[in-house]
Amino acid sequence: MEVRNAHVVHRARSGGLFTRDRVYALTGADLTVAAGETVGVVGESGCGKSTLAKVLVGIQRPTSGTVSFRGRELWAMPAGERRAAVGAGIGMVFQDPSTALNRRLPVRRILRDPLDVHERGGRGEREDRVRELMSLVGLPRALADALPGQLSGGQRQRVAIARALALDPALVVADEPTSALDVSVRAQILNLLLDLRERLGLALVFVSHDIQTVRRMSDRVITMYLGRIVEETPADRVTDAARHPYTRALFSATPGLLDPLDPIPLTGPVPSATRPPSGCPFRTRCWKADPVCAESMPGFSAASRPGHRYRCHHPVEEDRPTRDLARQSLLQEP
Ligand SMILES: Nc1ncnc2c1ncn2[C@@H]1O[C@H](COP(=O)(O)OP(=O)(O)OP(=O)(O)O)[C@@H](O)[C@H]1O
Repeated sequence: MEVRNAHVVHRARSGGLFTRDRVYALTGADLTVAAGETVGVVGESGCGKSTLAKVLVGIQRPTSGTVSFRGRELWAMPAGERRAAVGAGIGMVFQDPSTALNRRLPVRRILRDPLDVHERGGRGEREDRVRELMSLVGLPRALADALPGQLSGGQRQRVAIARALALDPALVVADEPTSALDVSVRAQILNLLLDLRERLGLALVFVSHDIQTVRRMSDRVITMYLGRIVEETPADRVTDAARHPYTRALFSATPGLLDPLDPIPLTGPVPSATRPPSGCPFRTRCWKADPVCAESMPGFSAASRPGHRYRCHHPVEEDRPTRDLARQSLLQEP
């Protein structure tokens, strides 16, 4: 999957009515997801994570830029072909299975629906596939005739995952797949996703607020800030080798690290996506910002490790311990 220079601009609404303002939900996003790879996406609320996920699964058409899957540009195809290409190749798991599943259909119909729409196999084969999908996600067969309302939250998310896998996709995009679930079942759903990824050789894009989980699940971590991708870091080095000040600040504030870091304070609110700051959008909260940062957003620089790149005029020195940065940031608030 390849996204090139994708922008998504919405018309802003106030009290249900459109205003003259524009919301810059995604700005110049570039992203490649290779077969079998897991890419995590992190950032504060409203930074464009869900918008990027929707662009990847072809639900959101970029205002400009391109999205290509298996070498074919999605939005250059006729609508029917695009739906067929996305439907067969990319599965999506949404945040809240209660709203993502049709409440009036039993599990077997929910799982058969994509097979019917894409005319996969005969009647008997489709029924076999439904049984196979249920067993793949650990749902007892007895639940085939249950309605979503009769299932637990965890079981509902298993149904949603099975539906995403129905057509044997190469890529699954999971947008906050556990945030609507009880804490007690979150780990089970995450482990299921990890297990399926291994067994089926899936590529996975995993969007989450829970950056510890993202770090654990991913090969690469994408940091977003106010609609922009500001860094891509190999997941195993993200807490100590990230070079964008925002990535360091985000990870320094994560509870539950084995080796707790000194938190770097993020002062002030996230600016509005309607009027993003000029230049680098993080400059209004960055302790390293200077006038250059207001003038332009630099392009990506490659760090010394493969798969690591960042967009920053004043990157953190390579391998500088986070505790030094925490001290520095307290001395030099923007
Ligand atoms: N249809 C829309 N119309 C207007 N603005 C929108 C629309 N969809 C998203 N936005 C705005 O675009 C920005 C990015 O939204 P998005 O949902 O992608 O963020 P997010 O990082 O996924 O947030 P969260 O973590 O809270 O789900 C936000 O400012 C949001 O309010």
